[in-house]
Amino acid sequence: MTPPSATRVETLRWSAGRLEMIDQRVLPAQLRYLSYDSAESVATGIRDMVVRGAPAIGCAAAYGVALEALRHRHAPGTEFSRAMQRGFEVLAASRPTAVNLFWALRRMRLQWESLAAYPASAQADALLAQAHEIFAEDIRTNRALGEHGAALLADGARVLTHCNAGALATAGHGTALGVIRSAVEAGKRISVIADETRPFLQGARLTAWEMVQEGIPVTLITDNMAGFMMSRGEVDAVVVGTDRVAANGDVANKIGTYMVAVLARRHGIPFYVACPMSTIDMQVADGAAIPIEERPAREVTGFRDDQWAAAGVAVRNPSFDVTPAELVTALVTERGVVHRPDRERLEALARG
Ligand SMILES: CSC[C@H]1O[C@H](OP(=O)(O)O)[C@H](O)[C@@H]1O
Repeated sequence: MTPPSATRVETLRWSAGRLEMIDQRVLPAQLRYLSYDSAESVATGIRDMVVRGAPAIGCAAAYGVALEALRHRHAPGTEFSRAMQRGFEVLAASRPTAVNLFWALRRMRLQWESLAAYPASAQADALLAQAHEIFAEDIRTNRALGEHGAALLADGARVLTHCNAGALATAGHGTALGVIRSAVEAGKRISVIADETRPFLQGARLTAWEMVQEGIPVTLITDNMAGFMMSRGEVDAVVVGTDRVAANGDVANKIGTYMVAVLARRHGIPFYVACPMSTIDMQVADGAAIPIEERPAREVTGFRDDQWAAAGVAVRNPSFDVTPAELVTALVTERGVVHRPDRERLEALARG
C-alpha cells in the first residue's frame, strides 16, 4: 500500500483529458487516484463515494458532463445530443441529497443549451471551461466563507465537527474545515474534535487525516462521546458542513448531525453550519422536503470486507438527517454570516 505523504492533496484534478479523483474509500491507508472519462463512470464514482461531499460532488458532476461532451465531440448532432441527455440523467441519479449535484448540472445544462448553434467540438470545449470555472469558484467561495467563519472562533477554541466538510468534500480548503483552516491562518490556536461519523467513518478516516496533514491538533472520538465531551466543558463550538439548506433554514447533513445540534443546544454551545450559497435550496420549503438517501445495509453491518452483524438482521442506513433551523446558531456563507437563519433572512442573503 502507498501510505499518503502529500500534505495538501487535490481531491479532483484534470489531467491529460481525464478527470482524476482521490478514492476516498481507501484513505487514510492509501492515497490512490482513479481516472474517469465519461458521465457514466463519474456517476458510479459519486454513487460509490469515491468522491463525496456536496461541493466535490457538484464539481465531479460538472466534469462528468464535460467528459461526455468530449467523448462525443466528433459525433453527428443528434447522436451528440442523445449522449448528452443520457449523461445528465445518469449523473442526476447518482445521489439524491446534496443539492450541489443538481446546482452544477443545471449550470452545465444552461451552458450546453446556450451553445446549441455551435459544432459539438466547440460545445465540448466550452463545457470543459465551465467545469473548470465551477471548480475554481468553489475554492474561492470556501476561502471567503472560511474567513467569515473564522471571526466566530476565539483563539484557543476547541471545535467539534461531524463527518468531513474539508478539502476532501470540496474543490479545496473545505467548508467547515475551511473555517478551521482560515482561523488557523489568521493566527488563532484552534484544536479540532472529530466525530468518527459511523458508518462510513468520514471523521475518523478523512477529517482526522486532513487535520494531521495540516498540522492542526485533532482528537478523534466516537459519535457517542460527543455529549460526554460537551458535558465536561471540552467543546467551545461546533462547526459542520451541509448537503442542502431548505428555504426556512433547516439543514440536511450527515446522519448524527441532528443529535450533535440537540446536545450543543442543551449545553449552550454555538452550532455553526458552513456552506456555499450553492447549497441553499430556496425551492425546498423546509427540511421535511429534502430527500434523504438510504444507503446499502452492508455499510452498517461492517466495514469493507469485514462484516460483523448477525446474518438476517434488519438494517436502516439513512445517510443524512435534518437539523431544524432553530437549533442553528448561524449559517456561514461566502456572503457573510446569517444568525438564526430563517426564510426571510435567507431571501435577503440570496438578494445579496
Ligand atoms: C461540504 S459538504 C460535506 C458533507 O457531505 C457529507 O456527506 P457524504 O460524505 O455522504 O457525501 C456530509 O454530509 C458532510 O457534511
